[in-house]
Amino acid sequence: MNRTVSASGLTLRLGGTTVLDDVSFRLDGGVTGLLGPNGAGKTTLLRVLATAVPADRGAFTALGHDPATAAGRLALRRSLGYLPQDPGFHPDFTAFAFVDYVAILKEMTDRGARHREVRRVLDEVGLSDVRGKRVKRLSGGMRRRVALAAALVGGPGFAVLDEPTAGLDPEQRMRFRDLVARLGEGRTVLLSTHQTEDVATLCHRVIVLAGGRVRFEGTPAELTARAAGRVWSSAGRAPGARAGWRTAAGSFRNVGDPPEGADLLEPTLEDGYLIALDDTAAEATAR
Ligand SMILES: Nc1ncnc2c1ncn2[C@@H]1O[C@H](COP(=O)(O)OP(=O)(O)OP(=O)(O)O)[C@@H](O)[C@H]1O
Repeated sequence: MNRTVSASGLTLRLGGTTVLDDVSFRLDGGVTGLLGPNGAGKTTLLRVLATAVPADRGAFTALGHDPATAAGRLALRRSLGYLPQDPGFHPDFTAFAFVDYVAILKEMTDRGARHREVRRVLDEVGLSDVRGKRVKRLSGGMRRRVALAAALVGGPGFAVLDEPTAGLDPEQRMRFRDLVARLGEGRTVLLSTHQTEDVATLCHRVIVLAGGRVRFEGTPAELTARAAGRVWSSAGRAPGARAGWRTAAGSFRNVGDPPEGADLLEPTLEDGYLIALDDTAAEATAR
């Protein structure tokens, strides 16, 4: 099965701003995390990949389908699971009716099989008990899970998930990670998140987007390695730190350019991410 998603030079201007600037990357199955600060262009990129908005320039193919053609777009949409950032719900739908509605749109015509599938995905996201409840009566986190169930219905070959862990409690977050890890075993998943821990625990690969450009593409270990020798501990605020914060132990954890003889610490993925963003900012200043 073709699991490749390959983008080349995706560029999109919205309201006079270049929101995506020559974005290229390649996914070969598994789970990839998309990290980036607010306004980086993550949601916009995911919308392009979900065929909700076309790019001005550049191209992409997913699972062998080319969305530039009508037939390719249709084929891609049939194998796509999309969790948008703000899924619109008909407020009077029950959780079951909403997911069932999405399954109908995905052309699951056999009613019995479709209902079994709807029950399966609602069970996967831990909502079996409330499937008959109206969406408007559910909590925010539960609504996210209904939307996630809708994205997973039919077992999409390519899942595009926009901040799927936002609003989930810790237990749900763990459950979700397990679910996505399983999904990624046979398919291609791209998820945006602000949680570096989601990426560290779940993703095979990571893309960092900032200012509409890809700033890093590689494995989580490679992103973490970016911060090797650049994280250190100090008693007070350190002058060479690009970022620094007081830890529970009372000392400062610093990321940046350590002084001679600094007490170096083992970097985390978050440190690597901060360094990747910081190198981006330094590049912009140098220009
Ligand atoms: N329709 C639009 N018209 C004009 N500007 C837009 C439009 N949609 C998005 N933008 C701008 O594009 C930039 C990227 O937005 P986007 O929502 O893709 O970022 P993001 O990385 O998902 O941010 P966040 O982490 O806050 O969700 C922002 O500066 C935003 O204001």
